[in-house]
Amino acid sequence: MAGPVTAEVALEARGLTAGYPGAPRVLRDVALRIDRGVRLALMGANGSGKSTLLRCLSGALRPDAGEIVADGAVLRRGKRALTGHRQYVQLVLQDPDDQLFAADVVQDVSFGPVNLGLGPDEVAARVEEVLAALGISALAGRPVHHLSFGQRKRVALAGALAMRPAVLLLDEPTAGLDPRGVTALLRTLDALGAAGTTVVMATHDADLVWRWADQVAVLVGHGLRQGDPAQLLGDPDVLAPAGLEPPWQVRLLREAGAPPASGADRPREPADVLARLRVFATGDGA
Ligand SMILES: Nc1ncnc2c1ncn2[C@@H]1O[C@H](COP(=O)(O)OP(=O)(O)OP(=O)(O)O)[C@@H](O)[C@H]1O
Repeated sequence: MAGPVTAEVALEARGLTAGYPGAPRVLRDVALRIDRGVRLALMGANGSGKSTLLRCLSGALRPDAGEIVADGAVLRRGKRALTGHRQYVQLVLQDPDDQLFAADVVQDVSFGPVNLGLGPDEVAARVEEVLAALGISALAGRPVHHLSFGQRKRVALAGALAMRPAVLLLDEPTAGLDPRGVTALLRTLDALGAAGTTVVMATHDADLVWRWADQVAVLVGHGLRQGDPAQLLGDPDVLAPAGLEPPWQVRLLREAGAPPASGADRPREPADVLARLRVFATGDGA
C-alpha cells in the first residue's frame, strides 16, 4: 500500500522496555520515531517516564528490552559506540545541578569538546560561540555555584550545544525560567532548528507545545501516543490520563463554539485565534 513519503528518521525507540532495579517497569514496549529536523514535544503526567525515555534515547540508561536506532544504526552498548552516540545526541537534564560540576562556566562548557579530543583553539572558539548565542558571555569566568538557577540552566544548555549535536533532548527546559528566559530559549531553538538540529522537549506546558511543536508524543499508561498537536491536544482520551488540560487556544475556540483547529496551520498566537474566530463569526452570520 502506498503511504506518505517517509522522512529521514534521526532517532528512534523500538519496543523499548525500561525501568530501575527493584521497581516496576516504567516504559513497556514503547515506540517513538523522531524525524530529522522535527520539533517534538514529549508530554505525560509526573512519573510517567519522560526523563526515563530521554535517558534511554541519550544512551545514559540501558533499556531492559528493545533498541535505540540513531541515524539508521542500532545503538550498541560498547564504550566507543556510546561516545559516538553522545556526539550525535545530547541530553540536557531537568536539574542543571545534576549536569554541572566544573569550577567555572568556561571549564564546564569546555568539558565535552575537550573530551572529544578537540584542540584548545577549537574548544575556545566553540565555547565563545555558544555563550554568545545564549547571551551569557558575561558569565564566562563566574563560578558555577554563584549563578542563579536560570543562569545554571543556560550554562547546562551551552555545554550540550558546544558538542554540536544533531539531536538535542531537553528535559523540561523552561521550568524555572522567567518569561524573558523562555522567549530567549525559544529563539535559540528556532536558530538551531533553522540550522537543521532536531529538538525534543519534555514539558508539561500544553500552551507552549501548541505554539512550538511539529509533533507531540504523550506517555499514557506505559505506552505512548504520537501525532499532530492539533489532534492529540484536543483529545480527552489522551489529555486526561496524562494529567493535561487542553491549551488555551483549544479552550477558547471550544468556548466560542468554533470548529476544532487541525493540522500544522492551527492558530498558534492570539492574533491567529482572533482571526479564526472572526472568520467563524462571519461565516455563521452569513
Ligand atoms: N534513579 C531511579 N531509581 C528508581 N526509580 C526511578 C529513578 N528515576 C526515576 N524513577 C522512577 O521512574 C518513574 C518515572 O520517572 P521519570 O523521572 O522518568 O518520570 P517523568 O515523566 O520525567 O516525571 P516528571 O514529570 O515528574 O519529571 C517514577 O516512578 C520514578 O519514581
